[in-house]
Amino acid sequence: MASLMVEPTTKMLDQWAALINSGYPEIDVEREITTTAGEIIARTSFGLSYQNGNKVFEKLRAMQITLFNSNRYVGVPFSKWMCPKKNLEAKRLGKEIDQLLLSIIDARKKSLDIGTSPQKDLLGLLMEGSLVDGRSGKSLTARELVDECKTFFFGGHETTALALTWTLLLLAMYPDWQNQLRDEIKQVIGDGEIDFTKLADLKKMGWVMKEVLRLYSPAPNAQRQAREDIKVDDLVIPNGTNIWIDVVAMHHDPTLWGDDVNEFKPERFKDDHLYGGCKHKMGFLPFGFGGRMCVGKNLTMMEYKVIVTLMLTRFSFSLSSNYRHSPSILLSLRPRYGLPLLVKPL
Ligand code: HEM
Repeated sequence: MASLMVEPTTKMLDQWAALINSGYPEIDVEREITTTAGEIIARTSFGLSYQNGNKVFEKLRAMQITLFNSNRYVGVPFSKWMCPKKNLEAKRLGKEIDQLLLSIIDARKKSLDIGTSPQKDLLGLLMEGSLVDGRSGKSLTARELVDECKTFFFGGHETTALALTWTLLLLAMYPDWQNQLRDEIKQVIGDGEIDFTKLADLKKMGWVMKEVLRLYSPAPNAQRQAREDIKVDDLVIPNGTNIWIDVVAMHHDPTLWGDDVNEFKPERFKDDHLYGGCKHKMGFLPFGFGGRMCVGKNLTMMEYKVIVTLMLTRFSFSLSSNYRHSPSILLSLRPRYGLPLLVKPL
């Protein structure tokens, strides 16, 4: 799968080089990386061509923006009547996305039925699991496959793109870490093509990723519902209550992390690589927890390392004076005004 990530990233970096050559060294890397991550998740999820993937991607993005204003009412009784116009628009977009995905699944089923081997992407693996006696069977319905595809697509591209975006912001602010990662890449990967089996040895890059996810968690909250009355000190949370767990607040709590909680210190993950020295084992939750923990965690770590390696071996990054720091929650935690950076070829 890692190889599917190299081509879209290289294409993006080539475009950056062309822009810089024509006198535009300032690039809004957030927008660029989000598009590339969308292309990567489309390829790794359902092997889509860029064109098809892009259509689904654009509609999902429109749906996300439409839903933004109404999402705070999730779980509130009768909430669908609070923003009727937006809900109708989201429903329409949802139908169009379903149609696009259903046509992809249908084409795949037809090719499975004539004996073509399943494609090695996430949809291919799901459909392989649905084969009965070598023919497409009934264990996962087309509807269920559509829902799985949407979850991968929705959950899988923006979060990763934002992890990369916030990383570039922090690396632009801390050029010493940029250099440390470049040195590590040289030692572990060398100058040639990426040997994917070596990605796990990019230790410092792993610390940087975790520290970025701590400071700017792309998924700023996790949701749960109380299945029984729960007592927390003097407070009782009644059975059935919808709970939003504020991950950003936990990641910035000095009682959990110490007085340097707001500082960028990737080395806090050096000796305690799972919890970064946090005083509570549930204090670091960028991927959620328990049975609903993110299923894309390993895929995203691979993608992160591939993309950061490719970016840092070609360019250096510094802050543009046009950058306005305003992290804001639009379902995910994103830079409200994008991330314009000055990009320089090495
Ligand atoms: C930096 C990148 C990512 C972050 C920060 C992230 C974060 C999260 C979080 C917080 C949850 C909710 C967990 C919970 O409620 O306990 C989640 C769920 C999920 N994520 Fe991710 N994710 C990332 C990348 C991905 C990728 C690349 C994929 C796709 C392959 C993916 C697929 C999913 C799915 C399918 C779920 C739902 C799991 C379930 O409900 O059983 N995620 N993710």
